[in-house]
Amino acid sequence: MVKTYAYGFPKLGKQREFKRLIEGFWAQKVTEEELREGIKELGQKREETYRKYVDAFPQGEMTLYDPMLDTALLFGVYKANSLEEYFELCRGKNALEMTKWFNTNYHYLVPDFEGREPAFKVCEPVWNRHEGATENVHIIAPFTFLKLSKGLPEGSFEGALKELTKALVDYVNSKGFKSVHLEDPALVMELSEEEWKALVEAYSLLSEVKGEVNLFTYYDSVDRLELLFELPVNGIGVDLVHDRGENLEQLKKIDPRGKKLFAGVVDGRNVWRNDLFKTAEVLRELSEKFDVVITNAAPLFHLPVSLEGATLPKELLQKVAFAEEKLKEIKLLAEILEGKEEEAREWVKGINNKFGEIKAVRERVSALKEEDFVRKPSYKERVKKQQEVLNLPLFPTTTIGSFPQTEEVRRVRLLYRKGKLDKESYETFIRGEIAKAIQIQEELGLDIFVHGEFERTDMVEFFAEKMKGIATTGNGWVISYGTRCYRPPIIYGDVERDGVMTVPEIAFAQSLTDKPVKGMLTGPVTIIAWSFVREDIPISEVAYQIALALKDEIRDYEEAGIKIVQIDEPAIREKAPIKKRNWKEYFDWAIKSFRLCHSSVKPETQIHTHMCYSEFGEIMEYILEMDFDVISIEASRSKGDIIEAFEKVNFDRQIGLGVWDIHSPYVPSAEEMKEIVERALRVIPKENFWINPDCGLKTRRWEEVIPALRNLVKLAGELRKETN
Ligand code: MET
Ligand SMILES: [Zn+2]
Repeated sequence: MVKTYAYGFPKLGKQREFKRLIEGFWAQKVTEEELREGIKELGQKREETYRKYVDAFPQGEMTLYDPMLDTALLFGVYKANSLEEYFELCRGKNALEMTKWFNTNYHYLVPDFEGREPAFKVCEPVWNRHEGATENVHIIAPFTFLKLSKGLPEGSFEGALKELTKALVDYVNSKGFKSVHLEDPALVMELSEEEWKALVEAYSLLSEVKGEVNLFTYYDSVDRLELLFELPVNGIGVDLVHDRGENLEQLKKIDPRGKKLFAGVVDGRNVWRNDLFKTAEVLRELSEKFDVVITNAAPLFHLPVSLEGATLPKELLQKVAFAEEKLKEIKLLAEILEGKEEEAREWVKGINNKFGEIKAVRERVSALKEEDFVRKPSYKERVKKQQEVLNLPLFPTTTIGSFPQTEEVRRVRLLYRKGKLDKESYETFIRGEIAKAIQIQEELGLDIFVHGEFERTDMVEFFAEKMKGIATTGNGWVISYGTRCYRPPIIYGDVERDGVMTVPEIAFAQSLTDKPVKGMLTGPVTIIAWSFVREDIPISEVAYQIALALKDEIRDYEEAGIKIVQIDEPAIREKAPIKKRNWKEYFDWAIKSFRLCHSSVKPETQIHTHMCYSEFGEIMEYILEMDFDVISIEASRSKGDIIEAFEKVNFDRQIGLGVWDIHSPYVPSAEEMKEIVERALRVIPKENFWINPDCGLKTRRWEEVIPALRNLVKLAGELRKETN
């Protein structure tokens, strides 16, 4: 009988209980006892869900914030003597840095060794996620833990890996765990010979573990899969969905050496139902050689908890599966292999329906020619025309788009969305907010205005609601970090505008001022990165469809007299494949989709883009090809590096390097902002330099925004004087 296994089920809870408990504790509305009790219950509910569908699953997966932090605490990299101290590390003044977890939209806390020689010591953490666990105990594997940490002294990786593996072995043996579930997704990265060698050497120590060890990889293929089968472990988990066929190819040649193969065949990252009978074929073939356990490919926490209560059209409901339904698919696969096909046949009945097809959109994309992706005239020529129209001073000042989403804004928007406020009153309210924002910008003396994005809940969901072919889920919440949730929309069909999306608000804002107001759009790559995307057509086509919808919107902006358009692409780096050898293919469509948005604008229309939350140094060459006129970029973390990167590529466009880190309530002085500018001006000519915050201001309060922007405008004034 084929065995089944699953891991990474969302910790959030159907009613977002996780969020309520933790945030309640922060607000001192939930006591520590209630928190511990509540989390325990939530953990039990998860286990019950697993048990309904699969034979086995990890224990001790539950965290109060992030598993990387839990691992760091377990091995003594940090100390927390109370839950307050634990959460200090997550969100306090000296919190760990947060960064994207591989190419997903989940952010983890980055352990930092700060250049110190690491020493690991098993600690009894204040939050012990392994309490009561005995089997398949969930731990982030040493290789992934160290690979994703920072600040290890040069040359110490190999030693640290051995030390940490030793500590792990001691821990597992001292607790007497029957088996452990080691998560090692970093093994799918492009690793050097030395790294593979270090891995094999360090993990040879796993032979001392008394219980069973299973090692899980996911998100891509493992380049040297055969090496994993030589390790002293009992089972290897591989991703057979996101591996471009590379894992499967290797498995054909690999000697199983008595190991179990955890075959990840049910997608943990996307919502589409599994083509069960096709998958069963693959499993059958693998079973001839391997002792196969059916499992998910990638942890399931990238998906909403369950379809129960989802408000989706029924044709779409027939095609999708959220986390709980993915568990069911694992079970159905096992049934097929045992000859029980009935329920599985029912399950896949609708998966290929053509819901959402719009022929005209398909034709429009297939008619695209190379020149449709090229803007004319060249930057050099058009910049002159733009300057004639805009007549901007040196160091133009602007903001990134959103202004504070106050309690009131959120309350009124919610009333409207729940149908408790009529459209007209809602629109009047939004206009009122826009008018206030324009007034404030006027008083501050900024050069380029924004309307404030008060009508937008989320920069992707807002557009999803305005486009045909994209569904929003109502309650399909997914954690993006800590307790922060978002609802990824589902791109299921051909995408087209359903009338204008943003023009009325922008045009209204423009009608109130003589200063240019920026049209504000979310770019195709970001819409794709933060949604679940259809897989029945190439992703490049999906991107071009979205680009064409945005292109139509930009044409309407121009007709409404808007002179500057900003197309935000904050997710462009995160969406890049884990392996660099796959970058070219990705950036090809990513860049072309951006260019398609703006290729037919008038020369005098100035195109901006905005990016944030990533390391841009290594993608600088690609960024340049997007052919924008101005880029604003968040760089609070690595100002130095990014400036160097600009120098290397000979950056000839205008740039606004964020001078205010908007992730903190701290209001920087003009002098502090100036430091950043001065460093940057050594590399970027002053004619090309804009002054702006790091990112949008929606999470800030007006009490911080007004003084900070006043300082920002003051700084621009001083810089102008100095250059005169
Ligand atoms: C994550 S990037 C955000 C850009 C958006 N225009 C804003 O200002 O909020
Ligand atoms: Zn941003």
